[in-house]
Amino acid sequence: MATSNATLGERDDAAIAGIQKLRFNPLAARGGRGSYLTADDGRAILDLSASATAASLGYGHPAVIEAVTKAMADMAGASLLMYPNEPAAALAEALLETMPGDAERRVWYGHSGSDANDAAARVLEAATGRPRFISFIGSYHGGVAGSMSISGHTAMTHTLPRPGLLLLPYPDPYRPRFSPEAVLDMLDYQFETTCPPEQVAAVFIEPIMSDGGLIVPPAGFLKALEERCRRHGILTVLDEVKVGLGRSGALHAFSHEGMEPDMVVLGKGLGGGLPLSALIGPAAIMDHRPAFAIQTTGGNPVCTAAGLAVLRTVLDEDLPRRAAQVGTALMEGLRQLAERHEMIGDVRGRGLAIGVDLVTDRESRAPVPATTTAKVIVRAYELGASFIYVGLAANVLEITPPLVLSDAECEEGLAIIDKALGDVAAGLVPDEAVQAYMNW
Ligand SMILES: Cc1ncc(COP(=O)(O)O)c(/C=N/[C@@H]2CCCCNC2=O)c1O
Repeated sequence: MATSNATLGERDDAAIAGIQKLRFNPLAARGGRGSYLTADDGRAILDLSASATAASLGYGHPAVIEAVTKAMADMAGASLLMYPNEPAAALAEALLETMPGDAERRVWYGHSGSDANDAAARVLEAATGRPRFISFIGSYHGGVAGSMSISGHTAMTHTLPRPGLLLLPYPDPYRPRFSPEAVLDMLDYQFETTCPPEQVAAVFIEPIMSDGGLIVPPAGFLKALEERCRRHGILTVLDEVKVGLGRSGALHAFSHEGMEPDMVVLGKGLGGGLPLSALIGPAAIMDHRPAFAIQTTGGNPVCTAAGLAVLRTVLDEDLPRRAAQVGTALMEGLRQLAERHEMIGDVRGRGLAIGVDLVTDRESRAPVPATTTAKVIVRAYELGASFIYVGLAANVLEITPPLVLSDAECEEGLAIIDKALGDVAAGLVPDEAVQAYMNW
């Protein structure tokens, strides 16, 4: 049993499984309001990660509290699997309204981006009879077997990808080792040789590659990929779990490229902190019964009530525009910091999906060591802000604050990042301070 004087962090160490942790700083959360989490030591910590974007509206948003309280007070069951409920139907109708084109579609609900991508792969294979998938090196589609097996993130190389998966490089304008043309040529060559397109059910792609390094693909790449897929009857699955629902400066990040995806995966911020994901796809696929993607509490009335409150708030308060505005200011501020901090090689992103690429020198663009990235994050936490790092070289600060971040909070975050970068460059953070926070 926990001893009364153990800290929350010590109790977490003693009781919670390490396999579900990916800790980037010592923050142990006691509470949270708006853009801030309350740390175990009582400090208000500006959350520039929004719990890896799950807290899309920040913490304790009144619209979510009201919706969840109402849904709990008169609970329409706990299982969409067994009976329809109003919030699930209303949210599905609202989500379908946001989709481009007039295809007949259906919504499947899950609890996480992981289970939604897993369901997508399973229903696609079952409904199309095609066993192969395409995805990208650096992609992160989730942490359950089916979504891991179609991911290309180096954090998962201890598990094998699914048989027949074709992993392509994701074109990166800052490190253009593979141009978009070369990637598409590689795909064409695969189609001509070892990956017959008629065997491929779908391509999974993030419109901005998040965990792989917050990479915005070169203009036109996504559209060109979509056109190739169409040519071969290969469906497109846009994984918007992290950058969707307004974060990129548009409701759907795929719309920046004029894409009309066959399937869209939403999660994280959809639930406003509650476990909720949504897979939107063609009715012919989503109603293919042998696919069997059932989960007892998927689409329950409490989580879907939260999701409906989130979507309505995003739309009613025009948060995509807000994200574009604040994101532009934040990126401009970060680019100004680059004038003082040589370590900043690149600032990139869309809206409030922002990456700060840290390099040893701007000529070679060689990533900084992971310890350096981790030091910036731990030092920023000591100074009052929390965010994480991404990238296959663990050198990209990921800045994805709540969509309700205020201008003042934006300035506060920039000041903290500025000081953290300076303190790390001055050697003020010892290596041993970050060993516990370098987990991928
Ligand atoms: C594009 C994309 N698709 C699916 C997922 C999986 O979502 P869940 O972790 O909610 O199952 C994710 C989750 N990404 C990781 C989760 C691990 C912690 C590090 N940060 C993330 O955002 C994602 O970014």
